[in-house]
Amino acid sequence: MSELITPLLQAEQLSVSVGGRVLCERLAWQILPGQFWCILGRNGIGKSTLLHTLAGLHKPAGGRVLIQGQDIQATTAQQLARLRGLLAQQQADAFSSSVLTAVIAGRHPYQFGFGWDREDDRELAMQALEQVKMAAFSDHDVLRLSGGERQRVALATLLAQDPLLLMLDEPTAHQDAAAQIVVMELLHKVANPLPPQKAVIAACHDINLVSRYATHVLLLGDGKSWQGSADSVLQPDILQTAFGCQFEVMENGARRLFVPTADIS
Ligand SMILES: Nc1ncnc2c1ncn2[C@@H]1O[C@H](COP(=O)(O)OP(=O)(O)OP(=O)(O)O)[C@@H](O)[C@H]1O
Repeated sequence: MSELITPLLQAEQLSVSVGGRVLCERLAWQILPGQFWCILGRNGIGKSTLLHTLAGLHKPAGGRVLIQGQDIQATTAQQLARLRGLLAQQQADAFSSSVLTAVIAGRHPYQFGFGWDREDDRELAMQALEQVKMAAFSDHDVLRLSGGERQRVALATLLAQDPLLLMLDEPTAHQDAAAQIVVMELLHKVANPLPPQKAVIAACHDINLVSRYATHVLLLGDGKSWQGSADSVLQPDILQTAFGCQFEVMENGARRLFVPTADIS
């Protein structure tokens, strides 16, 4: 008999609205360990707001979000910080600090007493910086980083936080072509069904990166959504309905490339 796997995250009849506008209605969705989900959809369709709702930072208009079977609204902040972490679209630094200090901040759910960081927190932070290829910047000031560098440092902070579920809002947005691959390969590797059984949800815009690295896709459209394996959702007719533009699909070995051709909105 196969073992029943507890979803890391479940949306039950989830409705999301902001500023009086309904963005998503009665969404039923679950994320299992090992899955790498990408959320796709037009600008303003509600990807970020949905992500914030799933992270427990925006109250649902209806339904609920369960994290490891428990209502996210009833989960303590410290429990939540160990279960899920969110990489926001932009980083705002009010103060000067070193890159390493910024990454060590990710270890806060594991720090007690006065919260002084331990040697192993520093080691984990350095490993995280190595994973995002920012180790050489460890003693730089965060205020002097480029947008892409700062975003990769924020990703390292999320890795140092070490949650079971990593949630990311446009993780490749500020990255050059090589760094996009670094980020997506890293996320693909993190989403592993083997212990500690992590999963990843990322709001994205680049359909070709999603096609290459995501295991699953949630595509948001107007009053409608599609979800399933990346291959099943990334179909030209579905993409055309969701984005309002035509797509040409080019086959390159096992890989499919989606080229937007004509706006039909
Ligand atoms: N605080 C707010 N008050 C009112 N409306 C908001 C607020 N935040 C977002 N919105 C609106 O909600 C809608 C969804 O925004 P959201 O940022 O979730 O979209 P998105 O799909 O992530 O967009 P993008 O791809 O451009 O990042 C947009 O129309 C936006 O203007």
